[in-house]
Amino acid sequence: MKSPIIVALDFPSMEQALTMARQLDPKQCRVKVGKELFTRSGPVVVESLQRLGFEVFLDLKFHDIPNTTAMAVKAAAELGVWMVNVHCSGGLKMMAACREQLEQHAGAKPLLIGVTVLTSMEQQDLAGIGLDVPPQEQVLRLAGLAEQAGLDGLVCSAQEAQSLKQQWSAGQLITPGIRPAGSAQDDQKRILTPAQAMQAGSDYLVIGRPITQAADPQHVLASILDTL
Ligand SMILES: O=c1ccn([C@@H]2O[C@H](COP(=O)(O)O)[C@@H](O)[C@H]2O)c(=O)[nH]1
Repeated sequence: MKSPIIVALDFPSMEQALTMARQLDPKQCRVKVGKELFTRSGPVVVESLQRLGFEVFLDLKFHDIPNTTAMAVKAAAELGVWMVNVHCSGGLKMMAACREQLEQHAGAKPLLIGVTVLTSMEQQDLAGIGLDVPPQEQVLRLAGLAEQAGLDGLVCSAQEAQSLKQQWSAGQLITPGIRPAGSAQDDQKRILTPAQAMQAGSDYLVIGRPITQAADPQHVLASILDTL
């Protein structure tokens, strides 16, 4: 079975990202390219990581009108990424347009994933943007839209994994906000340990700083895998 761990390569340059990737075993993880790294390095960083043997999750969280978002997803598919994501709060029509666009893609289709409520947010943050509901309620609502639009799964907190699996058993759950016991919480709010997250029903664990800021990232990666 392939590793469920996706290492977030949040670095300000391609050189730093590739230096980190070369310390990791592509048989033990996939990697994630997010906004900082992609904005600085562009598609070449994705291609370089693929050449090192990694499957890449392009985590740009597209959120725009349906046509613009669908064209961005098309561009991601043409890059050969393994997974791409859009914000569920862009709405049903936006997500459906992305699904439709990918269906027309001739090559391998990336998994199309919807971002629900960011793991850095708690109830008071939602209230601040006019959503007076607990995060779990909003996540379940957005999950319903994502399923209707034909998405492959969700980015959510592992704290919501159990109820999401009851509502949408086929949806793949990609969970950031993962913190091994004793590691710094940083700006994450809705967290679980790797083992707790897998028990709750996560399919993939997104882990950044606990691995990438460690003195021996490959050792931390292997130790986390041992706990699963
Ligand atoms: O809800 C979300 C969606 C995406 N992320 C991303 O995951 C990683 C987490 O990194 P850590 O260093 O392990 O906190 C990061 O790239 C985020 O952009 C998220 O945390 N929460």
